[in-house]
Amino acid sequence: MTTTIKGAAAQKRLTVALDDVSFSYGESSFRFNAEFAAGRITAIMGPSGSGKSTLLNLIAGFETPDTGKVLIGGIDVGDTPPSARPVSMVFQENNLFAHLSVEANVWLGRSPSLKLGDADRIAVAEALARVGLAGKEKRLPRELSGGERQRVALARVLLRDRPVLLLDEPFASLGPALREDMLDLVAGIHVERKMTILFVTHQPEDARRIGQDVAFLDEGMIAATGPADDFFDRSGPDAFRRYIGDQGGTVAGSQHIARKRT
Ligand SMILES: Nc1ncnc2c1ncn2[C@@H]1O[C@H](COP(=O)(O)OP(=O)(O)OP(=O)(O)O)[C@@H](O)[C@H]1O
Repeated sequence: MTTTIKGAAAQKRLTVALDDVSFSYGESSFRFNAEFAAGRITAIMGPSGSGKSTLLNLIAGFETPDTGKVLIGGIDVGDTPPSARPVSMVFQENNLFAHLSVEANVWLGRSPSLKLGDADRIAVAEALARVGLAGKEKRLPRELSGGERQRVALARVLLRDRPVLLLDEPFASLGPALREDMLDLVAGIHVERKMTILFVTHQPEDARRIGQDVAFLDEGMIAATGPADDFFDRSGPDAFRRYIGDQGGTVAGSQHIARKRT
């Protein structure tokens, strides 16, 4: 199989929609109606427990709606298992199999078979080079830093090459400078692949850095959506401003936050 680092499947831009989706965990109930535009980066924000991870898990297929539909590219994926959905997901941690090499962990994005041919090894090496990990193919996850492990997870996303990418606070445990590097890497991959990215974060500066749109969740519902620029000036929804804290002229000092998105 030949692989190109440019990707193919991800060039197909797909909308992600939740059509009157309801779901509950015991007393926590959720109702989601939303459409996330194809090929854009949406920052998913909201208080702890508002349902951000639940929203992503419903889209990925790790949870099943009680009622309503999840549509990806207009197709109801209700009967499609997570592995067959056109989706990749990266979590805050535990994205990698501890007993497998970096190379094998990346290759799992493409195939469950761990038998790699020469062309496969080249594809993995290309993906690792793209995320700044050239030459680390044979390491085990424990021989990497936290940031490097998340880079391996992003290399796997490159090989998986799906048009939708769900990021559940993937860089929350990294320091600010490293977080910026990782966000810039995601933004760079987005420029190349144009995936539809939903990115959960509690950090306004992270949302501001790469988010084109914002969806604000509150008490199990999507309380507001819109362009990030609207959220980060005074015209943003009140509940959102209360959540991130209004520090004067602009929200959360966002005038100081470099907007790195390309
Ligand atoms: N597997 C589960 N079983 C039972 N309740 C759960 C489960 N997962 C989440 N919940 C509950 O559902 C609610 C929403 O959780 P969720 O993880 O989606 O919130 P979140 O907005 O991502 O929060 P955080 O910002 O803290 O990560 C919470 O009250 C949580 O306790």
